[in-house]
Amino acid sequence: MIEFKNLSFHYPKSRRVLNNISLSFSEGNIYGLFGKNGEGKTSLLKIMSGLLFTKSGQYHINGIDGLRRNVSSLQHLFLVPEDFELSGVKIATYEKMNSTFYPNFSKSQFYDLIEEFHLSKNDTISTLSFGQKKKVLIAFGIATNTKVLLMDEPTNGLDIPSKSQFRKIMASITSEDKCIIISTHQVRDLHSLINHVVVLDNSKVVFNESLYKVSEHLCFGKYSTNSESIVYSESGFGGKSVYYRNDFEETEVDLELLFNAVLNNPNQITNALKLMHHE
Ligand SMILES: Nc1ncnc2c1ncn2[C@@H]1O[C@H](COP(=O)(O)OP(=O)(O)OP(=O)(O)O)[C@@H](O)[C@H]1O
Repeated sequence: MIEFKNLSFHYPKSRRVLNNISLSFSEGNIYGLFGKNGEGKTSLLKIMSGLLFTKSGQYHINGIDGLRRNVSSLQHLFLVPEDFELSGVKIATYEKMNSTFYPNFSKSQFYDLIEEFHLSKNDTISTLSFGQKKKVLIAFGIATNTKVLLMDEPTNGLDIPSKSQFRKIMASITSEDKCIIISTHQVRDLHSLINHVVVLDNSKVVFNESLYKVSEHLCFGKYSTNSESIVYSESGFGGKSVYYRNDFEETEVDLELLFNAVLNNPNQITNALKLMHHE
């Protein structure tokens, strides 16, 4: 559905943010896009949504050249940004002004979500809190029913009940023909939602695997007794480790531990999965 080939990007007079990356995202998945601060997650999402431009490399969305920013590709994609300025209009006016760009927009779905988020169509957006404004954008993004939904730190600013509400709503909108990409540091908020992890580090993609494959081959938890099976470990109180799975064990993937393990030695986990795969 989305394909990058040899994509590079840098801001004027700055270091290279993305260096020759090739990556694809397909429908039916919710991707977690992870990386340390400043690794280029927002930049990548902005390139996908046409807000940033690069001449270096290729980007196709459903076979259409995404770098040309044609209506035919942009109408099937929506970005819920991390930072935003929303005009001082009522929610209903915002919906009327913007929904027209998205052919599959569902008005009823939008207002149901607005109600679920305890907002009203008569609320003036500029008078809302940051978290409430974010809810307007999340509701709008979901109601566009675009094939590609990009979200940059969507749970940032949401209160605790709203985070679980967000997870429930997202789980209900996943479908075989939709591709959702979420960039976040709040890995716990996404736990149980995402099924594929992409990690950016040093301007490169250093990890790109489905969580099914990860959980099939690796375990997460307290130290395993057999130290040879440990792939990565964190010491300290309640120390945790990533270790090869034996036939009896099945653990939930600890996204934070996986992320730390990948950053600690980018090739180690990928190689561990490959080794297991070829056995
Ligand atoms: N408008 C800009 N002009 C110049 N450099 C920028 C601009 N925006 C971002 N950068 C730089 O580009 C790099 C990537 O930034 P980006 O916002 O894509 O990272 P990120 O992974 O989303 O970070 P975070 O996790 O902190 O949100 C950073 O080094 C940042 O300083």
